[in-house]
Amino acid sequence: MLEMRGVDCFYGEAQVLRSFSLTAEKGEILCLLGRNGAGKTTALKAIMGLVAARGGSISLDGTELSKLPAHEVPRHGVGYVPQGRRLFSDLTVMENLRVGLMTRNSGPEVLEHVLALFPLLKDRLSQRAGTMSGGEQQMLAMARALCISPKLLLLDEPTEGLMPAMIARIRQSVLDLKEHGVTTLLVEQRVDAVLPVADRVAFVENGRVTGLESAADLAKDRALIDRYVGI
Ligand SMILES: Nc1ncnc2c1ncn2[C@@H]1O[C@H](COP(=O)(O)OP(=O)(O)OP(=O)(O)O)[C@@H](O)[C@H]1O
Repeated sequence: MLEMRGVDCFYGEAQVLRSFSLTAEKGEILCLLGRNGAGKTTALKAIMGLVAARGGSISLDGTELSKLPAHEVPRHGVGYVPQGRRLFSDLTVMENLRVGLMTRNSGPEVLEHVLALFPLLKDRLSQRAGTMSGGEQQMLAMARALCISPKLLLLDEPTEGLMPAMIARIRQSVLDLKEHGVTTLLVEQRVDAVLPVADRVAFVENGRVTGLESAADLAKDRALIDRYVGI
């Protein structure tokens, strides 16, 4: 279980997360929705230790993540697909995947499973990541995160710029992971992209969670969405 309690984050003097609190259960798909600049990406970065939490706590299955150096966080089973992918562009597809595999000493069966999900990558193992198309790089970023056998997966707009078939594949892989007890935190811009997969939606406004609703309730009552963010 992921628990964020009263997390404060700053960029310089500017406070971006204000007592940000959120709980995601094991196997839950929790979506963060909110306007541009609300603090969704920063919340994911805070979990990864890429932005320091000045106050509050962030724990995963009882381990306090906010006290760890950033490079330790993935070793505790947190996979991250940042917005804009951030691959090692000079490394090959296989080398990028190996970074993920080595993080938690994942066995060959993990690689096999990931390549079965994204078969296109199988034919590209020796291609340099930086030479792949945007959509292919997004697939690779997702595959690399899965190679660490995550307990918690953080996805920042993972379907941005992808064609519908790839969006469907990413959705399906998130649902498959749920079956295996993986918790997913999903940042998306469009509510329609998340309602089919999310269990709950957290509305983020001005650096804090201002509402939490089940996706089923939101799908039934669109006015509820407008009440929060008008998106
Ligand atoms: N490195 C940084 N330095 C200074 N300010 C930053 C930095 N990164 C983000 N911010 C600011 O922090 C606020 C929250 O940004 P964040 O990226 O978390 O928002 P977001 O909800 O993910 O937005 P979007 O939907 O546009 O991606 C914004 O006002 C942004 O300008």
